[in-house]
Amino acid sequence: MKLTDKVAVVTGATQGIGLACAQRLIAEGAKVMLVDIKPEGADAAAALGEQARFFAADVSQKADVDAMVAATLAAFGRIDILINNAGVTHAANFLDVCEEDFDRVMRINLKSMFLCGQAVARVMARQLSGSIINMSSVNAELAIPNQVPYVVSKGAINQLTKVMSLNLIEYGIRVNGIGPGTILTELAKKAVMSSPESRNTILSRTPMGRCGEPEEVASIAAFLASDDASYMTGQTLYVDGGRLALNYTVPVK
Ligand SMILES: NC(=O)c1ccc[n+]([C@@H]2O[C@H](COP(=O)([O-])OP(=O)(O)OC[C@H]3O[C@@H](n4cnc5c(N)ncnc54)[C@H](O)[C@@H]3O)[C@@H](O)[C@H]2O)c1
Ligand SMILES: O=S(=O)(O)c1ccc(CO)cc1
Repeated sequence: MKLTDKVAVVTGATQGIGLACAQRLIAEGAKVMLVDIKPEGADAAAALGEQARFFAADVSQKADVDAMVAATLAAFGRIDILINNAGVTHAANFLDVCEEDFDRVMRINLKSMFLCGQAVARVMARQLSGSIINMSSVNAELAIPNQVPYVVSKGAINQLTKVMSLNLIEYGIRVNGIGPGTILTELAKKAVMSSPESRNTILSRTPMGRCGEPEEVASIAAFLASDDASYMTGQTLYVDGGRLALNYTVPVK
């Protein structure tokens, strides 16, 4: 097991990619604080046994984040790994997106990673070690015309990953990102897999010809969290079935 006795915080862990990350980290020997705004996360944590706890928090709110860090320290005594995963999307094109929705998506997707990253890094800095993983997207590099704040937030997350990595090297903290392509979760089903047209477009632009599973993202998170990635920092790894390698003007095959 790669992560025996390590302590991890995973945000957005009630379902989807976050839950798969929590499950994988536990299988690798870690103790995990699952964090989510949805209280159903308590059931998910209970199903994972003694190594798991749940804390209900809106990770875009500093008071919640500080309470989440305090609860993790009270439960486990240290924090070695943070997976900044919570995220939302909102469908509206540039001329229609309203200020409130722009601010909400940026607050939940981007500001939450700053708040959780800073609060947890202050703990890790005292320990002189740690690994932080920010969940980005292929849409940090590409753009979807009707998902303006989502695309903007993911581009900014990649820069956050780089600047965090530089400032935290002296404390032995590594910071990397993961950029999933289309992964079969509730969020993707709603955002891009709900119509046959959109589904066909996604699959035709994914050289592997299929969507990813949350566990295929979680395995990369376990790698980045572990000492196997000891010389990696400031990178975003894309887990996308070949999507970013493809020039869209030519057919997949
Ligand atoms: N599924 C995909 O295809 C895909 C692709 C690229 C990137 N991603 C990214 O992966 C991450 C997880 O996505 P997913 O598909 O598992 O989504 P999901 O909707 O299935 O799960 C997201 C979780 O985040 C939680 N959450 C939302 N707002 C929160 C808040 N303010 N505080 C705490 N928790 C909050 C939700 O309750 C939910 O449990 C997101 O950052 C998303 O942008 C997903
Ligand atoms: O363009 S996609 O990568 O398929 C994609 C997946 C999920 C979301 C919402 O998070 C947006 C785009």
